[in-house]
Amino acid sequence: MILQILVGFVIICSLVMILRMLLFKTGLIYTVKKWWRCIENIIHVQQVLKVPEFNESMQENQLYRKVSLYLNSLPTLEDSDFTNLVTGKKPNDIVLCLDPNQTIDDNFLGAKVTWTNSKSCFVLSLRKADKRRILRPYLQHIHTVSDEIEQIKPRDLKLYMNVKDQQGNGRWRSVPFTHPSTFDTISMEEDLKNKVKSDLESFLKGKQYYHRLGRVWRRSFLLYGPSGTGKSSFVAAMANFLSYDVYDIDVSKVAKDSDLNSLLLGTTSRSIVVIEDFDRFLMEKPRTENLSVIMKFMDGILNSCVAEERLMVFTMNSKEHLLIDPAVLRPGRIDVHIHFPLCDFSGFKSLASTYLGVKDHKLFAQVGEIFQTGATLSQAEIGELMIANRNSPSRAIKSVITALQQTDGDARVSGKIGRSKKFVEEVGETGGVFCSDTGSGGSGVGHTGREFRKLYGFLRMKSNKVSHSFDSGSEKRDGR
Ligand SMILES: Nc1ncnc2c1ncn2[C@@H]1O[C@H](COP(=O)(O)OP(=O)(O)OP(=O)(O)O)[C@@H](O)[C@H]1O
Ligand SMILES: [Mg+2]
Repeated sequence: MILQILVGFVIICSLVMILRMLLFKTGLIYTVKKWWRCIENIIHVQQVLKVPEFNESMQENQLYRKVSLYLNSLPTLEDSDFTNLVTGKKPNDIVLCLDPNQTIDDNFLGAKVTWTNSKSCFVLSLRKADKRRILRPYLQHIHTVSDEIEQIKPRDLKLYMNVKDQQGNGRWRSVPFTHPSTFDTISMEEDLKNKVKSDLESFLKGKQYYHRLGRVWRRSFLLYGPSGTGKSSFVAAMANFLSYDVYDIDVSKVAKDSDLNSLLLGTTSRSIVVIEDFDRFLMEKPRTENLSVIMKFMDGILNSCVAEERLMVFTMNSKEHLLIDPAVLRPGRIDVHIHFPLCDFSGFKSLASTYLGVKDHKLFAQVGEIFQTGATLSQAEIGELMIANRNSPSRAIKSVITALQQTDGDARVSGKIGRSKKFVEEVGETGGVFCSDTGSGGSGVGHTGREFRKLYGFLRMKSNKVSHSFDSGSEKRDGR
């Protein structure tokens, strides 16, 4: 009798083992699981919630981005029936990512939830009975996890551009931001570069400070100088340095001020809002409501109701046009002014080092002499000549010499924009002024009191006429 029971037990165990093997080996288990899920869905009343990619005004829904990060990090993604494999940021990286129409499960506080990647939205399905208990903490959990992921791995940055939708209203369209520019690749005076870097670093840590002052946590920059001197590349370098998204506003595509308003409100924190060719905008639309929207945004009134931690960058070829509306320059609106002059000899050497890998060359002395005569080119022009002749540094330098010789008498040489003087001015919280001048070899922080007084006197003198301008004086110091 006992023997019969034992034999029966062994047979049952073997059958269960065989059935289990059969289920797993043949993949039948997945079919069974699927059926079971269907039955569960029928038994339990489900609550379905959608996370659309865009909100009703067609601005990007930031929760969508967070959910996407979160779901793509779930271990259940690896175990699901199928998923997508794509290359990551590094060439050898392979990452899993949800396929459209793919469904994956997640567990939170003992409750099971299901996510489906539908067209332009994620659909969350959970039992109605669990909703009250887990929904809020679950969404909070998604926020926390996605923030942690963003801190560990470099964010996939985005470049947003404003486009018009079918109704003619502006909305953001994004593409991955992959501009390779960094502060290392930009030819610019080292002291100035370091000064900007430390300014950005202290901005990143400045949340408490700004709030203590009752100010919105944002900072604005004016980059001005002739075409091809690196302003746009500098914005890209700033974005890469901070890991911030870039919102590039093309003001010519902004039909009405309410558009600009909603575009600005649609920008998110940890971003740089760029308005290129601001001088052209001021010339074309002086004193329009658009300008007042931008000024309100600068003052933080508009953006105080949405996320902070953002930079606003204006680029322009000449500060002259700010005369049209000096109020734009008032301290607190544009905190840092950075001048991008045409290339000088030290800029040329730095370009030769990065573009040609040449730190010294017998032709350098000749190049230096030509720069002394006042000839100059933009960094973009010199860069192009170097790229075209990169296989032969001598040929590259000779072509730069020839091009420089041809610039004699060029309007740029006698232009109003100083060339070999580089500086950054700050008219921020303290109204202080820092100057970094290559001509004197001084550092941005360590300039002499005499230079500072000279500059400050100049600022006061000028400020009666214009808001702030520091360009003059370079001529004298450059010996021109
Ligand atoms: N200071 C620089 N250092 C290194 N490369 C530079 C520099 N300035 C310009 N370049 C090169 O020249 C090209 C054009 O530069 P960029 O677009 O940044 O100039 P820009 O000042 O924004 O010109 P624009 O006023 O016409 O918009 C870029 O490809 C960049 O690599
Ligand atoms: Mg540009």
